[in-house]
Amino acid sequence: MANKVTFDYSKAKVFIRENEVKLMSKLAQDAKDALINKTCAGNDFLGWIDLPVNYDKEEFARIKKAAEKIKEDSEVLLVIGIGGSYLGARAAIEFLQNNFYNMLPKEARKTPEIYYCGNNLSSSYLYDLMGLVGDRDFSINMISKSGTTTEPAVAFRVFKEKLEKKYGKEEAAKRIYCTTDKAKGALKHLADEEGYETFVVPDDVGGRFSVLTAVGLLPIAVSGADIDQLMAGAASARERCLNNAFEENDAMQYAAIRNILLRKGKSVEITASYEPSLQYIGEWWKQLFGESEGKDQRGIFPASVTLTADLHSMGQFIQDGSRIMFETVLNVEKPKAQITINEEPVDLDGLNYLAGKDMDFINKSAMNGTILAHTDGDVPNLMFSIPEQNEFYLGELFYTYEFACGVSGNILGVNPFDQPGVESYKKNMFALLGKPGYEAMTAQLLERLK
Ligand SMILES: O=P(O)(O)OC[C@H]1O[C@H](O)[C@H](O)[C@@H](O)[C@@H]1O
Repeated sequence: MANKVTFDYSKAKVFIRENEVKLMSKLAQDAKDALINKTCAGNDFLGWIDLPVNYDKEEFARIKKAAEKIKEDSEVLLVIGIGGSYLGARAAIEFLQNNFYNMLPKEARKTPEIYYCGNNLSSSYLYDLMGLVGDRDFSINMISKSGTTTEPAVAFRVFKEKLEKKYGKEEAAKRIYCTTDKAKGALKHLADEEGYETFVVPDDVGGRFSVLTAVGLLPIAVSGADIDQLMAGAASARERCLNNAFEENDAMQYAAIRNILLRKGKSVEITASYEPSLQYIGEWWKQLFGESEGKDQRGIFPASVTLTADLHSMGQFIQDGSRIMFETVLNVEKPKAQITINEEPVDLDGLNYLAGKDMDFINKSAMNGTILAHTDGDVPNLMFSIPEQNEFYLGELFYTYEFACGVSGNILGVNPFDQPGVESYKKNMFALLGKPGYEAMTAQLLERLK
């Protein structure tokens, strides 16, 4: 077991020729140079590259202090944000904490329950969450880089009202923490007016690359995780990403191999994990790669599955459906705990052949068997191995993926750091809602909806 997150494409070698790797390694090198020299498209959004070593230490200390206060005075923390403004925090908290974090008795958890909202427009969801918070003490971390996104703004308005009713305006203001732009946007303006504590999303860090800023760090710290270790892991991966040659550079290799596979018609990448607590790593990764690469009629469609659960639903398609995909397994090498299967005197369930075996051996056997089966079914299999689920390795994983995404998007020839396509639905929604300035579109859209 290595003491770092590692990438391995040996099982996919049957699909890939050496000369393809050689050619693609050159493109990966060019892409990496363009990132480091800041000559690529979107080069004003490269702040994430140095973030693990070059972050605002004063703010970092303030994040820890705010987290301590929230832990002391709140039974519940509401994380309000969408896309890059919540997926990283949720991915990290689920990766690091107990599978049943929110359901644990308070004495066992010692930190607030954490719920996410503002990532949909469902009144049922918000109503149920209001009921769940009930009369309990709570705080809000409102996160929006632009400070203008509709979904979190709506949820914030609703919960701000609840908070002010419970504590009065002045005390409520002390329970609202806003993570947003340093100067622009409605949220920054509101926070300044109302005196909320604010944290900054740096100008040169886009939402989907912001997990290692206050966007991710404050909620992660509230969950009791060690954010110093998270940054240390990211810094360690950064060293390798920036300095290692292709042969020793996991991010470059991953970027290169996925582009080789794309050029062979594999236009879907499925990230698969055998730990349910990695489900949101998959969600975070989907936004990272989907928004970065899916443009100009190009890109690899990112999908994710949690196994073995989805082997009983999506497994058929992956094994035997349209041959359009490759798979990247996130393999956690050492589980949090061992459970041994005991022998039973009468082998009614037929499981005695597993007696004395550890459950993780069963899980890994399922994983290895699946990798071979999918490979036989023409699904190239790649793997990231994660030694165990702790803050340091998570920092490595986040950074390696971010760097790989920058390299991969540049190989693809797109600007990995913009997301023009996201605006289309917003314009239509605003027109249908009657937002001032969208009047011209409204009648036209209503006609089409008839
Ligand atoms: O943080 P915000 O400005 O509220 O943005 C939240 C999310 O929504 C936008 O529409 C973008 O497509 C995402 O990249 C972003 O992460």
